[in-house]
Amino acid sequence: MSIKYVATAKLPTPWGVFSMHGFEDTESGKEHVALTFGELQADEPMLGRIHSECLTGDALFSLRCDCGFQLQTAMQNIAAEGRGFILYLRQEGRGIGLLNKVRAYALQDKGANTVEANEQLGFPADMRKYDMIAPMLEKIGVHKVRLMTNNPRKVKAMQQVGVEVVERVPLQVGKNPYNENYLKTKSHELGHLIPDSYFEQHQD
Ligand SMILES: Nc1nc2c(ncn2[C@@H]2O[C@H](COP(=O)(O)OP(=O)(O)OP(=O)(O)O)[C@@H](O)[C@H]2O)c(=O)[nH]1
Ligand SMILES: [Zn+2]
Repeated sequence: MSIKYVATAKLPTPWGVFSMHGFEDTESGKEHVALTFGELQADEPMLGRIHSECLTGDALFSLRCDCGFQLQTAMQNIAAEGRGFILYLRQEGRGIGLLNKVRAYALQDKGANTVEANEQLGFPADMRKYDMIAPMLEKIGVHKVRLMTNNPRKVKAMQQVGVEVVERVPLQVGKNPYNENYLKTKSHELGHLIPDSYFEQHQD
């Protein structure tokens, strides 16, 4: 893994002006970005999110998942706190890529759940890697993290690459009739920490 920092530019958003830092993985050619907001402190835990690319949810308003809602809420929370970061990692479809995710969605349209669909295509349920995180956080000056996620495996993966996660901040947003079964599968089969009571709550 070799991560090269490329450039930094402003990213104005509805919630405030973030800075966008571009990185290249020179081995895979993947292009990742880090967003930062406010003055980051290396010796204090920073509120942040490690977000895996989801073109359908993040950009195309898909209700099949919760990704877009989580991204928006994370950016709002960071702006409200006055500082924080997002690493936007280009590992679409839990690492299988966009077109394989479309294939997996086609299988889900026929009744498979999100794990079964990956397996029917010959992939593990989750192929993501997190070793680009440490050099990206080093560059933006983050050493301790309060991580917005429901995924305990993500917390463990971060610790394995040497990043200190001092707190997991739940990020339960975006439930709707199209993603309820998907969220239940994540909770029951992928270990996401989404309590059953969340599925009984009314969502605005
Ligand atoms: N293969 C596959 N990938 C999916 C599917 N739905 C969403 N994704 C991808 O899953 C990734 C998001 O992972 P999640 O497991 O939802 O969430 P997480 O990021 O691990 O955990 P949180 O931090 O709690 O959101 C993105 O890369 C999406 O493109 C699906 O049905 N099949
Ligand atoms: Zn998604």
